[in-house]
Amino acid sequence: MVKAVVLGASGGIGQPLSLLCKISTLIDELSLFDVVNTPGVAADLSHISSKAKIDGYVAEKGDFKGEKEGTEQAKKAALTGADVVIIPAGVPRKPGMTRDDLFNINAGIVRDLVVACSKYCPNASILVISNPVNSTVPIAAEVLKKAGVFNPKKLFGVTTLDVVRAETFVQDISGERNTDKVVIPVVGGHSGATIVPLFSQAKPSINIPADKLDALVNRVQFGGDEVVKAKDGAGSATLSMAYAGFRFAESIIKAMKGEKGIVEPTFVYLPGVAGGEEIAKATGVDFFSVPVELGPEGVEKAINILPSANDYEKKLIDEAIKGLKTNITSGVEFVTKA
Ligand SMILES: NC(=O)c1ccc[n+]([C@@H]2O[C@H](COP(=O)([O-])OP(=O)(O)OC[C@H]3O[C@@H](n4cnc5c(N)ncnc54)[C@H](O)[C@@H]3O)[C@@H](O)[C@H]2O)c1
Ligand SMILES: O=C(O)C[C@H](O)C(=O)O
Repeated sequence: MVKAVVLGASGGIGQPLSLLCKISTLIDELSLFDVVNTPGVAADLSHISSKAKIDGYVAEKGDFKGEKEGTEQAKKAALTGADVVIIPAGVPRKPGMTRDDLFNINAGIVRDLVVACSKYCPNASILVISNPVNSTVPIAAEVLKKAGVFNPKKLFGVTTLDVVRAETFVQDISGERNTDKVVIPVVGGHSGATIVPLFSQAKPSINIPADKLDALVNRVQFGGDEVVKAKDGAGSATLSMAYAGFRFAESIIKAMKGEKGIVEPTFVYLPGVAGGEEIAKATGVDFFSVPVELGPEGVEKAINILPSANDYEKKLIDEAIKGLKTNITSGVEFVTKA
């Protein structure tokens, strides 16, 4: 039996992600939580004849801090028994904003939701989508540490959309439309220059002409901005993110059920996972997205792909590390210095 929970389920990502979870054959029970509209979203999805049993819980009116009794009960009901919690709760960007501009609002939202996870489902895998991921994942880690239930093998920053974009944008060069056959690791973080696609490590290998490489890398790094601009004030990527978030959640669940050989890049706390210590030493940061092998208990091992990067990519990795250091410190200090 697998219970999945979506926190922020009524939003632009939350709704299509909940739909994908509802129709997944891997999920038996699905709980939705949001500060608005969850009963309607859950009622709507409940008419789909797929197997997952579905419930929706809403915060008390006017309560955005989760401190009211009714909200706490709603969180408890949604989260109790969860195996996987996916968090797309929070505000998205508008044109002209960076992901870091979302910190002031989203840091508190993620903190409070992870506090609830620490109380009601301390053993669940937690998948953080809310931006800025480079800071919200360190926030989640600190909250879980404070509660004494931090399991680094089960905390994941979802960077799959960067992988999906790399797989998609490279098609313009390779001409290959079947992305299932292409694996392109993306490492670092999830914002601008912290996103580093390693096209040299693509499997099967792809020959990217030198004059096209900069533009391709730049498009992956700033793919989010492309969507923010096109939506023109109506938000950021939601549908592609729901696809990416679901794809990652499915990998987590498949590995949980015993499937072997599942590898996904994800933003993890390196010192807490097998193989992560040497990557933390090499990069000088504790959080970094690297391909990890997944198992029934979450991360089985982090794969140190960084030494295989070519010189061009190594320079990008150095740039990514610089940006990440500030992002990670902001997240950690948001909790430790509160
Ligand atoms: N990791 C990634 O690759 C990635 C990709 C796209 C978007 N995002 C991020 O995901 C987040 C959500 O984006 P969106 O487009 O779905 O936004 P949205 O505004 O459409 O939806 C967010 C939802 O969160 C809910 N919410 C707010 N506070 C909450 C709380 N305390 N508890 C529960 N729910 C709460 C809102 O009511 C809303 O329904 C943003 O921060 C965005 O930047 C991340
Ligand atoms: O760009 C954003 O703000 C949303 C998301 O992080 C993305 O990469 O699409």
